[in-house]
Amino acid sequence: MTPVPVPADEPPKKRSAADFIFGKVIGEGSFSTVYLAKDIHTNKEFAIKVLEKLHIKKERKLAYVTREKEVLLRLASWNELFVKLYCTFQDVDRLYFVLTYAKNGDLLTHIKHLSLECVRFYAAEIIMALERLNIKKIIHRDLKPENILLDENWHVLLTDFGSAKIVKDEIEQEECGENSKRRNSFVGTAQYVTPEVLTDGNVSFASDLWALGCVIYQMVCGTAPFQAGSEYLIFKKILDLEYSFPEDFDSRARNLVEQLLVINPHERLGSCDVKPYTSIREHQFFSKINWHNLGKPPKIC
Ligand SMILES: Nc1ncnc2c1ncn2[C@@H]1O[C@H](COP(=O)(O)OP(=O)(O)OP(=O)(O)O)[C@@H](O)[C@H]1O
Ligand SMILES: O=C(O)[C@@H]1CCC(=O)N(CCc2ccc(Cl)cc2)[C@H]1c1ccccc1Cl
Repeated sequence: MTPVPVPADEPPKKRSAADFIFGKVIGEGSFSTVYLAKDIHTNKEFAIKVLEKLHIKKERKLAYVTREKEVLLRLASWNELFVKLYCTFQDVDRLYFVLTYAKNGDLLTHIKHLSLECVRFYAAEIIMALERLNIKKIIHRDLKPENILLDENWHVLLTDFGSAKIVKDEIEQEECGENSKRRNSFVGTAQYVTPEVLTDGNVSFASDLWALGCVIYQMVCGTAPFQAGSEYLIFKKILDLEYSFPEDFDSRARNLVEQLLVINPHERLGSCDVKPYTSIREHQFFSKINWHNLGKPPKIC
């Protein structure tokens, strides 16, 4: 049978570990190791996330794994703004996710050296990614600088969808929003968790807008808005909205952050947009941004 030609840059759907040369470890997660790998047929580089089945079972993370796969597949039709899942395979002991290789690491690595022009550009790409998540009814739930990767051309690649929530229908979106009993255990990372998750366990698309406010704050001044010596004290500061701006914090960026770090999720900028997130795009902080063509990423200083 004549083999079906494979597009040069994409492995066909069914591969195995034997189709790749595994190189250096590029990162470690709680349940995973990520390797730089090369496809022996195309010489293309990928990041391959490897998970030990025994560890997944022991930590009861089956849902986390299958959700990450489901969400990544939902987003795979887009070739930008998200890490792309090219294929998965498994062997007796491990699961393998073949992903876009983000050659320039994560935003946290570079976050202390961003000019305001860089902040504007990266905030715009993150907002466009959140708009696409909204279209696909996906709430990320763990947006933070470590989960914002940078590709070889310094464009954003959002990753880490193991904690994501797929909103099945409007009813669930309502239940995720107001009038629902506490249903979700704490998901996400303490510094970026939203007040509603700490009070009534609700999540909504507005939860990612709170995290966006935290990320923009950190891109401007280099540190997260809510910091303390323990998770409990961080949570207390979040619920009390206890944070402040450095003197030299850009005033327009400050106004934007103040409209995102709002306790009531329904009052956050963008949370009630008919076309998300028009009201964020129209904020004065983005007056220099051409949303139809963001152009090349400015050089990270
Ligand atoms: N596609 C990728 N390209 C480049 N580096 C990556 C890629 N995916 C992950 N990494 C790196 O590998 C590290 C581990 O990622 P992984 O998704 O396995 O775990 P994690 O989500 O960071 O941790 P946890 O599972 O505890 O949330 C990341 O911190 C990141 O630095
Ligand atoms: O969902 C899928 O696409 C398949 C379906 C068939 C299958 O067996 N798997 C692996 C399921 C699985 C998940 C976790 C553990 Cl610990 C063991 C098996 C799934 C799988 C294969 C490779 C990589 C990830 C996954 Cl979830």
